[in-house]
Amino acid sequence: MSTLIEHDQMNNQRLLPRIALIACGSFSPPTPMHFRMFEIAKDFFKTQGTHHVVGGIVSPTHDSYQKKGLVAGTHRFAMLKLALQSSTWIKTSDWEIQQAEWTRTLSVLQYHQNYMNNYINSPLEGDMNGTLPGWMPPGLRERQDGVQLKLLCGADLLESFAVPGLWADKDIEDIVGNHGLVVISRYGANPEKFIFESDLLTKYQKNITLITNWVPNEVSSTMIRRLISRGQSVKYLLDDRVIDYIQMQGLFNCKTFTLDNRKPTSMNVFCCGENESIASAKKLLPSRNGPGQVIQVVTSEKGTKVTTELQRIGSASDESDAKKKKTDAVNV
Ligand SMILES: Nc1ncnc2c1ncn2[C@@H]1O[C@H](COP(=O)(O)OP(=O)(O)OP(=O)(O)O)[C@@H](O)[C@H]1O
Ligand SMILES: NC(=O)c1ccc[n+]([C@@H]2O[C@H](COP(=O)(O)O)[C@@H](O)[C@H]2O)c1
Repeated sequence: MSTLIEHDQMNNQRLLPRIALIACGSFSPPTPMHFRMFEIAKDFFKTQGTHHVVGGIVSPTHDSYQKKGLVAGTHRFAMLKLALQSSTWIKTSDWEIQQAEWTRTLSVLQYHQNYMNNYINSPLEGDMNGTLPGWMPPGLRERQDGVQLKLLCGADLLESFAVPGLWADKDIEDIVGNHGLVVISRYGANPEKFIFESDLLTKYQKNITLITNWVPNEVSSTMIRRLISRGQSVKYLLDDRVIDYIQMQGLFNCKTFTLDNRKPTSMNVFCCGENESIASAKKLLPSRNGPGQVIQVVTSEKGTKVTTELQRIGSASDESDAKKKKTDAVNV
């Protein structure tokens, strides 16, 4: 059986429905597991013979998402582009980071879905002036039928649906009811049980594809940031081009490198790591206002005034605090 055609019980040929996959997240920095999700999902649909995956889209969230360790969208987009140079079918969309503010995931899905629909349904309008966005899957007009955009995520993101106030019920219903969810297993999550315990998710269960990743890898952006801020190696955990970019830009409290000799300079860019001046600055800070909040701290070192951008760091509760910050945005 080809990947495009299936045979029914009468051995009649039928074109497989086309789908595209979009992963929303921080990608700070992007890890190979972010992209493995796409490969695992594509293989799954190919093996099942139920859908033809025409493209993959990675959509980094807006800077104002304020998650701990989130570096500027321009950096995250640049790292994604570098890491995806070797992929023929996974592309990055900068639409979210170009918006004036954080965008709910449902709106991200709707925007990309509408764009593809318009393109497929208006063939007489040419290639939209020859300026198709880079994330568009190729060859969409080779067939007239539509392409369903599904949200691709790890099981932890699915379970975040239960964080009170983080996701609006009507958004979840729209995402699973009208788009569909493709969930990759992740250590510590139990998506089957999670779906069973939710009436809403159970109602739309047929639109949720659960896929077991038989070669799990618990690399995460958090772990990468931790290693980098401690000056430890992340080689073989990240794409070499991404490592080079992080070093050149001095991200994640990595020592910066000069372009010519690539030796560390004396300047640190503080993003998420600990050091003495940050530790002492933290003691002076008033009680925490919220996660990922960027605070300008002026420290004095050896008589020289140094301005340091300090991103608050702390316990694991930061992440859920960050999610709570979205509560107001979705409770509309
Ligand atoms: N190791 C992994 N296995 C399965 N899914 C993953 C893995 N790492 C990330 N994902 C998924 O990738 C998507 C993007 O998530 P995100 O950028 O928050 O990644 P993360 O590495 O978990 O980040 P952080 O550590 O900063 O929370 C989410 O759907 C998440 O579930
Ligand atoms: N209500 C929503 O639409 C909603 C809530 C929380 C996170 N998200 C998105 O989920 C993605 C992953 O978030 P985390 O990195 O916090 O797990 C991000 O792209 C973020 O924008 C969406």
